[in-house]
Amino acid sequence: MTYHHHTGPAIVTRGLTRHFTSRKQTVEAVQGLDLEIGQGELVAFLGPNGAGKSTTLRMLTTLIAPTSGSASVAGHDVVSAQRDVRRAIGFVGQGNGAGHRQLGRDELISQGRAHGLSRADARRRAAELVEDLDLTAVADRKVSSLSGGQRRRLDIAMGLVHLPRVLFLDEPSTGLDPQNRANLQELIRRLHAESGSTVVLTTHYLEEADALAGRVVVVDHGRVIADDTAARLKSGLGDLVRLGFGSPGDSARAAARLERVPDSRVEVDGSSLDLRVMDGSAMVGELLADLAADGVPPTRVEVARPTLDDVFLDLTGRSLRETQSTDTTGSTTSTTTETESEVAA
Ligand SMILES: Nc1ncnc2c1ncn2[C@@H]1O[C@H](COP(=O)(O)OP(=O)(O)OP(=O)(O)O)[C@@H](O)[C@H]1O
Repeated sequence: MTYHHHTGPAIVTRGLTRHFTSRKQTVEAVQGLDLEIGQGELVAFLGPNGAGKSTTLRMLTTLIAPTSGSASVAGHDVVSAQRDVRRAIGFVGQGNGAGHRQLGRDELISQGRAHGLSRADARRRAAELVEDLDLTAVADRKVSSLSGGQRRRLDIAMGLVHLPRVLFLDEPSTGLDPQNRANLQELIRRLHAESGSTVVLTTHYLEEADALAGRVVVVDHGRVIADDTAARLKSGLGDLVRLGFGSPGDSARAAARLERVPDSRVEVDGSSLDLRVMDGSAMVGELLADLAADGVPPTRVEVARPTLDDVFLDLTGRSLRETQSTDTTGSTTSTTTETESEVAA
């Protein structure tokens, strides 16, 4: 396959905006996104439901047009050079790309043919992907008989048939059980490492963004509110030292003592106390000794490193966990139910 070699960033957006109008109401789904993603990066868009992640992906993959602003992918404008963009990318959407009555392997071969591969090349590529994505045992079964995890792996294989330079994955692990989710993450990591492709995925799993992406773009209300490595996003927040006491009186006395700890924040809730401080795990021994010396030894101690949820809370005043919803069927709809499991670390 010959590529027109493009050496600039894989993705550039300038003021990328998309509004939807229905029943005279305008939803500003994406509001002026300015992003630059380099070739070979692995980037996660993290944000609550309705933040604008899918709308962004749908613009970048030419499925919908921007209301204003511009974007280019692999050097091609998403509006004026749609065909070139499509040739350069793979897209795995939230729904299932594969037809139900077909055999998985045949779906892959048809997809390869649709991308211009010869029959022999399409077969060879399908065989490679079946092997790589651990689909050997099921590739010759009807798609409708596959489990959610197998379906998802087949969908990803479909997105990879033509060796895309930029791969977009819209919520790749939604609806999968933890084991399949871990497998899929491992697979994405491996594909990224081996192919050198740029990978952009959306997720509302905190742990997925944390574990998988070199770079996390946090999106809320159609805007980028943070953009950095997960480690750097969290590094400014400090550890959470949560202490329990025998009575609210004791926690109040402990709070008075701990308020003197430099650069810390203390919050008391009944007989429990939260102390947010840099290097909390390193100083907890000393803190406990001080409190014991003051006659208010805690009855319970937990130290937690900051999570991406803390980052989101710090930026928006809301918890990503509370704004989440989940679905267990693999198809995301707007009528999903709230649970916390989806974002459990
Ligand atoms: N076709 C459409 N018509 C009207 N409104 C839409 C349409 N598509 C998306 N929206 C609205 O745009 C906003 C952003 O939606 P989008 O699907 O991009 O969010 P998301 O971050 O991908 O959320 P999720 O995690 O639930 O997939 C939401 O308020 C959504 O209701």
